[in-house]
Amino acid sequence: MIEIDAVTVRFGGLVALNEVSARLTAPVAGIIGPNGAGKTTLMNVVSGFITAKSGRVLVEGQDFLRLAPHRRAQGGLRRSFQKEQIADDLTVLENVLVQTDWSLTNARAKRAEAMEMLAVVGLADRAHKIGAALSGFERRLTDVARCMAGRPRLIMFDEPAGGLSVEETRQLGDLVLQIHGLTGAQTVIIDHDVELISRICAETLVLDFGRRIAFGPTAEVLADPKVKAAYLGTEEGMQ
Ligand SMILES: Nc1ncnc2c1ncn2[C@@H]1O[C@H](COP(=O)(O)OP(=O)(O)OP(=O)(O)O)[C@@H](O)[C@H]1O
Repeated sequence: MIEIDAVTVRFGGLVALNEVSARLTAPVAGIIGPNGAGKTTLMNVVSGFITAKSGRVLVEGQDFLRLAPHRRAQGGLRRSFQKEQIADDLTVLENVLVQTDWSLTNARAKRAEAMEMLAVVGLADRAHKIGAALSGFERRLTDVARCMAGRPRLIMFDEPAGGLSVEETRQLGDLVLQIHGLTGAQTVIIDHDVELISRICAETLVLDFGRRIAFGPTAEVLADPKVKAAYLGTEEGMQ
């Protein structure tokens, strides 16, 4: 469970997050909202790129904001960025192994786990290709495999479906749905693709201008007139 408790972030005079609270319990939870709503800022607070002015984030009861960013990773936090973090000159396998480089687990076990995750995302046969040779979707899948390595507890994906085709988005959604069963980790996903969010997220937090405007079961949240009005301005926008 992830407990976001009254998190506030300011950038000068701009309140990017205003006392945002939500208790995320679903295996896959969504964060949506219009551009500039504060979604990435919330992810940045949890991962340690931004320091909140106030508030707490507890991951399975552990106060994450008190931990140094590298300790959060060691504690099972993984995230992807809007642009995949794939090194062009490393192989696909090495790109996944980077995630567990610090771990004391023996090299053979780490390699076996990385190969297992690459098999899950369908890239086992490309394990020795270098990053530069991958398609955009293969880079995205490598990023997903990297996030699943090393006993994650919380995986956060920032717009993983950005730029993907309908079929690729469907495959990505299927993968994200498997993560909890395979690794035990909870996944939080930001995306503008409301269809994807409604298919894979049991619960969703909606932000607008740094405030929580809705939170709960995704179907209920998406039917909320406040969300329809805020998200894209029209009911058609939410279809
Ligand atoms: N480092 C920063 N310095 C100043 N302002 C920032 C910084 N990061 C974000 N902001 C501002 O904070 C607000 C929230 O930005 P954020 O990137 O979290 O929104 P978002 O919901 O993720 O948007 P998008 O869907 O466009 O990615 C925006 O007004 C943005 O311009």
